[in-house]
Amino acid sequence: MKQFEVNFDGLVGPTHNYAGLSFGNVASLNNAKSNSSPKQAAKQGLKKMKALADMGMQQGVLAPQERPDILTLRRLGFTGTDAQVLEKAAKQAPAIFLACCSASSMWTANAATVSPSADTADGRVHFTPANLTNKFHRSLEPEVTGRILKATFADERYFQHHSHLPDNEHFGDEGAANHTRLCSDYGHAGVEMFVFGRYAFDASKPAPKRFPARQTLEACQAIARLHGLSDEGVVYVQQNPDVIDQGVFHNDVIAVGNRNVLFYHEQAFFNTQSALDEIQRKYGEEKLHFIQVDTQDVSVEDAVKTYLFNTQIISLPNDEMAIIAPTECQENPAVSRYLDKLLTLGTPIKQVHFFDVKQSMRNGGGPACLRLRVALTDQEVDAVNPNTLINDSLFSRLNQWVDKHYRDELTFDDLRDPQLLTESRSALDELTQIMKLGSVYPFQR
Ligand SMILES: NCCC[C@H](NC(=O)CCC(=O)O)C(=O)O
Repeated sequence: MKQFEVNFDGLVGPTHNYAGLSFGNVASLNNAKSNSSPKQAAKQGLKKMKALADMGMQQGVLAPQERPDILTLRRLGFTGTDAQVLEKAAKQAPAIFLACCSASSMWTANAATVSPSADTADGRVHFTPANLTNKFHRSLEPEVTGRILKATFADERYFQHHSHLPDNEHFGDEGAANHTRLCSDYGHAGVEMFVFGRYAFDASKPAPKRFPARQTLEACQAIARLHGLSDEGVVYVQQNPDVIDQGVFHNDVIAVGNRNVLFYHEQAFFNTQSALDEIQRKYGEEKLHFIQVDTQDVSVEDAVKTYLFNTQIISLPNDEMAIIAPTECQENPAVSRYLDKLLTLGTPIKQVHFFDVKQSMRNGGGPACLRLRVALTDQEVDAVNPNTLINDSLFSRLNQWVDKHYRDELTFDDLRDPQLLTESRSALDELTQIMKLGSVYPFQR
């Protein structure tokens, strides 16, 4: 039986924009109100997907969500025709309106937490959509995310879908961005590392002071229970509250793992040594590669600016590991120097590939934010909706689709244009046909 890690990247939606919605996410606040290019953003993402497929990786794609979110605006009391709802919301409550226009579902690392069949009690792959309670614009995602995941992983013999956790800060959950799995091979039982920012039910414990901790320990524990993970296969690690206060709003901004490698910044965790010891003990005999980057080599500030750790570490078909990094890493002298050095350290990481994902980076989303990892056996891959797996024909079909429907540039004023809503819905309607997803969007139901 073969086993793979399939990356499911989020396709950027037609309303991609910079609204400064994410307090605690430095890039989102710094780029607020600049003009965006949805077309370029979608194409940058597609190019990365295609490049990984060309490297011999299995690559999937997840559909974006319907925005502007008219249904939510109606729930908030805006009435009339869809055009009137847009007009009233934009005028009376511009901040709420902007939140309802965000294309933030593109960051599929926050779509869900996924446990592969090798780790779960019932031998199925388990999915729990993230509730994303900490940011209003993101809290609008889980319902439709759940539908898209079900349409992508439909076969109940292999895939088990849970509801998102209760929508409350106590169970704040940001999905796979705070979840790393270490394993000798994707199909073998691994250690699932859940990283949390605070304790929801114990105020005496350390927590950040300036920026919010989006993920709670209690949310992580609930997911481990839902997925049927054994205590011996799970480690809970607290994020260092000080780095959250420096802009590390998800653990995947400061640490990333793949198979037997954990690549992390010296300041990433709260009790680093005991966390690493527990991971190694639960992992077993084989020695893990803990690759620690020291502050003197790369500061937390540079890590946040360049997204050195929001890279993907992938295992190529020849078993070498490669880092998929944003071009920002190449442009920063300290980070670029570190990456050169990394390749000489004798770790499994042997290659670095740079990608321009600047449209996403400006909102605080690097290569790793754009993908949801799903480890699957070949049998499970065969059970995935085949119209969601990237090959030459789907790649060119999606590029044509973007060319047909997406705008080159978007400003704040464009978002209230009823024409954009029409364009966006007809794009998504066509997309659900291309990807054979059924009626996943509110406007289709
Ligand atoms: N994993 C990366 C997530 C980035 C995302 N940014 C945003 O939502 C910014 C949107 C804006 O400001 O327009 C977030 O902070 O959750």
